[in-house]
Amino acid sequence: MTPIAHKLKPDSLITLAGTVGVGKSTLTKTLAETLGFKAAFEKVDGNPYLEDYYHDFKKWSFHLQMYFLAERFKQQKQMHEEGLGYVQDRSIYEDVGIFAKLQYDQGNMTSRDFNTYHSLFEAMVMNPYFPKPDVLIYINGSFESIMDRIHSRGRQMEIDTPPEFWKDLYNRYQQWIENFQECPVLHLDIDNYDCNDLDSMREIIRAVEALQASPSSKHVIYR
Ligand SMILES: Nc1ncnc2c1ncn2[C@@H]1O[C@H](COP(=O)(O)OP(=O)(O)O)[C@@H](O)[C@H]1O
Ligand SMILES: Nc1ncnc2c1ncn2[C@H]1C[C@H](O)[C@@H](COP(=O)(O)O)O1
Repeated sequence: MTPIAHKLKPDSLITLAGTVGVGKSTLTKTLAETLGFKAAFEKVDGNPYLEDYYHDFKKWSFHLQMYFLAERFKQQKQMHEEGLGYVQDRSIYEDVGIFAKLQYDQGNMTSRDFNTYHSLFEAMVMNPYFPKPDVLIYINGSFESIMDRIHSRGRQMEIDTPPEFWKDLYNRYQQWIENFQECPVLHLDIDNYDCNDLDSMREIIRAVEALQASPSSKHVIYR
């Protein structure tokens, strides 16, 4: 898609959040192209722990979380040094508030490890590399549609993971976003936008512009 005219600040940070398979990476790419911004993706290929993690949560949860924190830090540093103008695939808030917490609650991370992880997170978000996003776009949909997407995308480690894990993750996302206060949130439903339709992208961008212009608005539902 060719970039369109918009009123977002050139140093904006627009962050996409939502459960696994909901469509963050796809929208990140299209939105970045449409805005003429850079895209910052969460890399799955080359993650040295992810496959092992899905086979043994207890053994690998702490390692994986530390790895993701390190990756987020490098990504934030790079975005900061480039003066932002980014659409970012997933927030650091989800790592801590959803994934790490889930594994801690399920007994797959000890409180010692969780506390160590958490204090590192707190130190990181105080760093100037970690500005709050201008707008967080939260993508949601029905559990069934998201499971279909996980299956059609075809990452075997995710397909082999029991549906109960995905349901727990899904439910945690619903609670987490209700309490999220770090920045304004635009709520999108997967049935209400189309990445291949320029008008649909335009509408999302107009909503993001409105939120950036009046950041005191907290949670805005698209349509
Ligand atoms: N708007 C959409 N309409 C239909 N399918 C989509 C849409 N967005 C993503 N998908 C498909 O759903 C799957 C998961 O999308 P992806 O962007 O990788 O999700 P995430 O980054 O949230 O894990 C992929 O197979 C992708 O092609
Ligand atoms: N912080 C995380 N802990 C555990 N697993 C995580 C974390 N962040 C991402 N993941 C996993 C979930 C998926 O299998 C891949 C990529 O996520 P996606 O939502 O498809 O971008 O990594």
